[in-house]
Amino acid sequence: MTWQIQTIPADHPSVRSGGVGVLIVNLGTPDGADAKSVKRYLGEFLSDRRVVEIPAIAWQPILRGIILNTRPKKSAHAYQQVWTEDGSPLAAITKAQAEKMQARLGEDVMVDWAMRYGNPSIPERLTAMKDAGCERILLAPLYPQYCAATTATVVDKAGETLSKMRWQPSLRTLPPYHDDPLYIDALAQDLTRQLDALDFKPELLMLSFHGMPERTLHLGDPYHCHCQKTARLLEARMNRPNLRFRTTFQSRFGRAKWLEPATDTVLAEEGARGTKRIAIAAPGFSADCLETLEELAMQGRDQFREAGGEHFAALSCLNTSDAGMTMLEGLLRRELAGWIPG
Ligand SMILES: C=CC1=C(C)c2cc3[nH]c(cc4nc(cc5[nH]c(cc1n2)c(C)c5CCC(=O)O)C(CCC(=O)O)=C4C)c(C)c3C=C
Ligand SMILES: [Fe+2]
Ligand SMILES: [Fe+2]
Repeated sequence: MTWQIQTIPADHPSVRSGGVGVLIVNLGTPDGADAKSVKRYLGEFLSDRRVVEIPAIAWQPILRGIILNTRPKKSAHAYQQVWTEDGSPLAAITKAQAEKMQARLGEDVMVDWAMRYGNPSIPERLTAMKDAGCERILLAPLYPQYCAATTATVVDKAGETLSKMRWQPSLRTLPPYHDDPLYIDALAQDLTRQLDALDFKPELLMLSFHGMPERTLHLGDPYHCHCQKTARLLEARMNRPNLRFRTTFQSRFGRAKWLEPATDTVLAEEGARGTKRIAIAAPGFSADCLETLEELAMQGRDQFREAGGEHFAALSCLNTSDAGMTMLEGLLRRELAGWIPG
């Protein structure tokens, strides 16, 4: 870091400058597992035009009139099943990831974390980093696969925040890393470790990604292709000839056609065709959350067993595993090149 020695006039505002920051971002989560908190969170999330691509004039009456009066109670019940002493798993794990990255990257960088919806918000943390002297900020949405509904909306929110600043920090963004060897290796290593620790031998490893409306694929969103490529590279890298792999899409929402095949449909189909032992992983999620801990590990297990399956294991996301943290450190260091000592 180069510091300039200047004579500062007495009436000059005091400013900190010269620092480098990393802001890790994930989707977001309610502040509590009660219906009121969930309603506030869903109201913000589902009002994002990148998430629900229906004109506001048609969508808002449906959202405010129907969805926000029915879904929060149901979702709050699901959140209660996974809530921890540290609050929402997604927020707690993202915070722990930021702390581990701070320890690995050291004092050349300030590492912070934010949630795209809910708290701590992107405007709050970007402003705090700027105030603490970060002139250069690497924005890191932890979505391996690019999607307009996730990656782009993080960048939009950061841009909106910067649009209100007189002295903006310089911003870099972490590109999607769906086919990065660091990511594929980390997943292969971590899933292999977890599979080998099971007390049964799965016949099938399902790779379940979050779903999206199918029309987004035809409109040019690369999300579907990124998921398929991750799955293809991961299967090749894991090199388990006796294990069958299947890629599926979970968490269908609303009436439109979503990407297929759906995770719940495939679980029932596999159970019915006589598959007895399944493991399921969610490589698109950087941290365990409602969608993995409740929808896959709880609902998924029930769907498979009800269809005739016997052994079921939901594998953990990379979370703060050594494999996951080594991958993230590698990705961040690469994107910080030229900003911190090599
Ligand atoms: C139109 C609705 C939705 C789209 C599009 C969507 C895309 C999408 N979501 C994730 C990651 C996560 N989603 C999570 C929860 C969640 N998602 C939706 C709806 C859409 N998602 C809802 C309504 C919810 C809330 C829970 C519920 O009521 O069912 C989460 C977990 C959050 C948590 O608090 O744990 C994640 C993570 C991706 C990656 C994605 C598109 C690629
Ligand atoms: Fe979602
Ligand atoms: Fe595709």
